[in-house]
Amino acid sequence: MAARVGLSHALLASSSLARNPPPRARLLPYPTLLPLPTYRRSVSASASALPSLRRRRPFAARAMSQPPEAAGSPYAAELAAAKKAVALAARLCQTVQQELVQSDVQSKADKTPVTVADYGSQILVSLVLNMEVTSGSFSMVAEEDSEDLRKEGAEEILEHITDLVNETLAEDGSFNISLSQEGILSAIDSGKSEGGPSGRHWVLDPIDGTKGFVRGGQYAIALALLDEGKVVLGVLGCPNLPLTSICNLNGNSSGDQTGVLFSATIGCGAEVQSLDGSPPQKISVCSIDNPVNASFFESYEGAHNMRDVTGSIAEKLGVQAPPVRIDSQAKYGALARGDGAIYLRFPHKGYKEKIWDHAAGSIVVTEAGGIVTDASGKDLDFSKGRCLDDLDTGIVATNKQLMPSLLKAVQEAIKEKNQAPSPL
Ligand SMILES: Nc1ncnc2c1ncn2[C@@H]1O[C@H](COP(=O)(O)O)[C@@H](OP(=O)(O)O)[C@H]1O
Ligand SMILES: [Mg+2]
Repeated sequence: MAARVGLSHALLASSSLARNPPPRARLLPYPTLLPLPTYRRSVSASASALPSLRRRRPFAARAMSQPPEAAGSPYAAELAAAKKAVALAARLCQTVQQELVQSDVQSKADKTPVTVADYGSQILVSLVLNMEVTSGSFSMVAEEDSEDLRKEGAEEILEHITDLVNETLAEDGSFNISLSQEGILSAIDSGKSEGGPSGRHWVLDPIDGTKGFVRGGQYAIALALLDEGKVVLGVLGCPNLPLTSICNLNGNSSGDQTGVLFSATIGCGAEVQSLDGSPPQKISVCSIDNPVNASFFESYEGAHNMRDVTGSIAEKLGVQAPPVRIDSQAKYGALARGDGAIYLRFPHKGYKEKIWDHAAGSIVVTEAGGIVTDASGKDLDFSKGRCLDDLDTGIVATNKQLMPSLLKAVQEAIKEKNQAPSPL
C-alpha cells in the first residue's frame, strides 16, 4: 500500500514525479500519495448502479497546454494553466453529471453527487494551478471549503471524492501524482482567500449553475485571475454548451457537439475553442444596434432573477424575442460569441452577488468587445473581497451600441417598480 506522505524536496528527488516532472512543477502545499496507487473505480451508489454509463469523449486538459494565443501577454503562463485546470475539472464534472442524470438521483433530492463534483472540481483546479504556476504566492477565492467533509459521518463521501479526483488525474495522465485524503481537504481549503485590492488572487466557481448541473442542463467551471483588484484573465468551461450558436434554442442543445471553453486575457481579446482541444478562435459580441432585433439572456431559475423587471426592460427596449433562459455564466460566454445581444440579471432584494459568479464571465464579454456594468452603469468592482459589495441593484451586459438605451430602460423599469404599490 502506498505510504501517505507530504511532498518534500527529498521525496521529489526520489519519486516518479522527479523523473517525469510536469512543466515548471512546484511543491504542493498539501500531502500527496506517491508513488501512484492502483485506482479503484468510483464507489458512489449511483455509479455502481450504472453498469453501462454513456461515456462521451473526455475533455483534453493536455491539449490545453499548447502555447496560448496571448503568448506576448504577461499572463500567458497563467492563461495556459487556467485552461488546463478548467478542462480537467470539466472532465470530472462531466463524469459525475452523466452518472447523476442516468441514475435519476436528482428526483430523490440527493445532493451528494453535486457536492462530490463541486469539491472535485475545486481540488483539480487548485492542484493544476499549484503545479503549473510557479511565480508568486498562491491565493484563491473559491466557493467551497472542507468544513462539512471534516465532520463525523463524512468519511464515505471524502473517500468518494478522493477516488474521483485521483481517477480523473490518472485518466488524463498529465500529472503523475495522487492526493491523500488530507491532501484533498487541504486543496479544497486553498480557496479560502478573502481576495481584495492588492496582489494576485485566483477566483473560482467550481460548478456555477449547480441547479442546471443537477437538471442535466447548463453549468460552467469559472476561473479568473485578479491582479491589483482587476480581472485580468478569465476561463469558462461549459461542458453542455453547443459549439455552434444557441440562438433561438432557449439554451437547449441543437444536437451538435457540446463542450465549449471560453477564455480572455486583458488587452488580448476573447477566444473560444472546444473543450476537447480545438485551436482557439477569436470571438466578438454581436453588432446589433436596434433592440427590436435583439434577444436577451436571463437565469433559468426564476428565484435568481426578478422577471417582472427584466420583462419590463425588454418591453421598453422593444425586444421582440422571448427571453433565452440558461443557467450559469454560460450566458456570458454565449453573449461574448454573439448568440444573443443582452444579459439581464436582477436578483431579488437582499441577495449579495459573489465575485466568482461574474469574474470570468465579465472579462470574456468585455474582451469580446462588450460592456458589463451594474444597473447604474458602473463597472463591477472585484476588489472588495468575496462579494461584489457596492453593486447597484443588478448586472447588465451588452454591446457598445445597445448599452445607452439599455441603461435608460433599466432606470425607467427600476423607478416604476419602486413606485408600484407594495403587494402587502
Ligand atoms: N437568490 C439568488 N439570487 C441570485 N443569484 C443567486 C441566488 N441564489 C443563488 N444564486 C447564484 O446564482 C448562481 C447561478 O447563476 P444563474 O442564475 O445565472 O444560473 C449560483 O451559483 P452556484 O450554482 O455556483 O451556486 C448562485 O451563486
Ligand atoms: Mg455560481
